[in-house]
Amino acid sequence: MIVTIEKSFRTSLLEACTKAKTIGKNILVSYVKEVQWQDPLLFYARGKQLYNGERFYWSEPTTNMTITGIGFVTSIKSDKDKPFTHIQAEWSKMEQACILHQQEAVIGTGPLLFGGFTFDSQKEKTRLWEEFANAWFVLPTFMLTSKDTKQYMTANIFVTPHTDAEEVYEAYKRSERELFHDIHMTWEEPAIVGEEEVYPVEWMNLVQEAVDTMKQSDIEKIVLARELKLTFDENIDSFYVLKNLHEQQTSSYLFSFDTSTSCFIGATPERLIRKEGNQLTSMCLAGTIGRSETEIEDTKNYHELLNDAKNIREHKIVVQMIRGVMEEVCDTVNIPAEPTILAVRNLYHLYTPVCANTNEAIHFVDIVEKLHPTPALGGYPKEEALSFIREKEMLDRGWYAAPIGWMDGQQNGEFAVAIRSGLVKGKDVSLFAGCGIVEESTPVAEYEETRIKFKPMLAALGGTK
Ligand SMILES: C=C(O[C@H]1C=CC=C(C(=O)O)[C@@H]1O)C(=O)O
Ligand SMILES: [Mg+2]
Repeated sequence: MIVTIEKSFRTSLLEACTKAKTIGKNILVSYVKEVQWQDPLLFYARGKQLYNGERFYWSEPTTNMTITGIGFVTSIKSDKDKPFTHIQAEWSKMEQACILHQQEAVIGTGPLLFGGFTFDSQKEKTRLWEEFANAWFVLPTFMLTSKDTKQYMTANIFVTPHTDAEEVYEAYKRSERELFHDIHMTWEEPAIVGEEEVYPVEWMNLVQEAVDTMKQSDIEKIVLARELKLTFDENIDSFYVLKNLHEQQTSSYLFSFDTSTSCFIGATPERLIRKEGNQLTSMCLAGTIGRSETEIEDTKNYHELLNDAKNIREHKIVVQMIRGVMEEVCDTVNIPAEPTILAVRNLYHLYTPVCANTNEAIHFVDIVEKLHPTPALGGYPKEEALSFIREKEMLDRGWYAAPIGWMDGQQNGEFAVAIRSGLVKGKDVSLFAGCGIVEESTPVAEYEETRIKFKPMLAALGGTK
């Protein structure tokens, strides 16, 4: 990547065009500048008006960093068995031939990819997820990054050997004017007209089968998920769902990957991995209890979770696995001995933070691959639990419970685990929720746990608050 600072953007574009002609190849030009504050959600809304609904949204709850992309300049898709390696290879090729024009180096700006992976590339895909590849990452046409009180706009332009620099520059100026024009949004929220739990009784039977299997084998944990189908009287616009999630789920990551015909959207509390330079942060999140509206009961639940043997076991298995991966790729790993509680609107979770440092030149995507799926989403041992899920679960998980997030070309980025999520297709929505099954699990209690885990998305879609 070549970084230019002092030249004008027009000059950078001219140079890129000359270079593209000389080498006979396309060159990516990425332009970053600080801009006046605007609501990231309104920027997201413009993606529907100006780019036919191609857009994404990402917000991180602890730093309030948001990244919103509209228009897909290019996509990297992989339907291979090893999508992680493929994405990494394609992205480094593209990134190497990039000219970045910026005033200030800020992580989360410039050329970066946003996207996700499928939970299990070996499970046969159904029609539900047909549009989503095993991995799909996009480079946005325009991207707005908000960090603290500052906001940056990135414009990504592909220059070919035949591109006319002046023409492209004029087109860019026109688009920029449109983007910073005031808009006012009004909308009506569609109503739910149908609700169907998919195989609830069979799912509880499967929980029992998992318990029996674990009693007779070395498998210690299997995560099982199920689906809730909703139908609405009008098409859903992911803009207002995000707006509701933004108000209701203040301690979760919000994400949306909208392709114009389908949108995968959610509010997950679970970080998989964040990397900034040599610093890595992850978390172990497993073990759950519902919140209560009465303070006394809520406090009782809080303490009950901290001392509950079944939930502590669910949690410890995750800590062990994440510790193992981090110790493999890092020099120092810091993990507290006991979990604390992470509170979200509807639930309490057992939570252990993970901080680590690495001096190894390891690719960020390789760490993501090693971590996925943690036993909070798959089980333990990994392969045995995955085989059980692949064979028995009555669900195509698609991107649910898999890594979703962003990465730049300098091995920085962040992935969350795409739980508390749903797939929107016009008037139809599929919501997903799962839970960690251990030997002490009972089908009814786990069913109840999934019911509460549907609530964040259900509330944002106008269902039970
Ligand atoms: C798989 C999900 O949650 C995981 C994350 C936190 C707590 C979990 C649990 O207590 O079972 C699950 O492992 C989901 O919400 O769909
Ligand atoms: Mg659980």
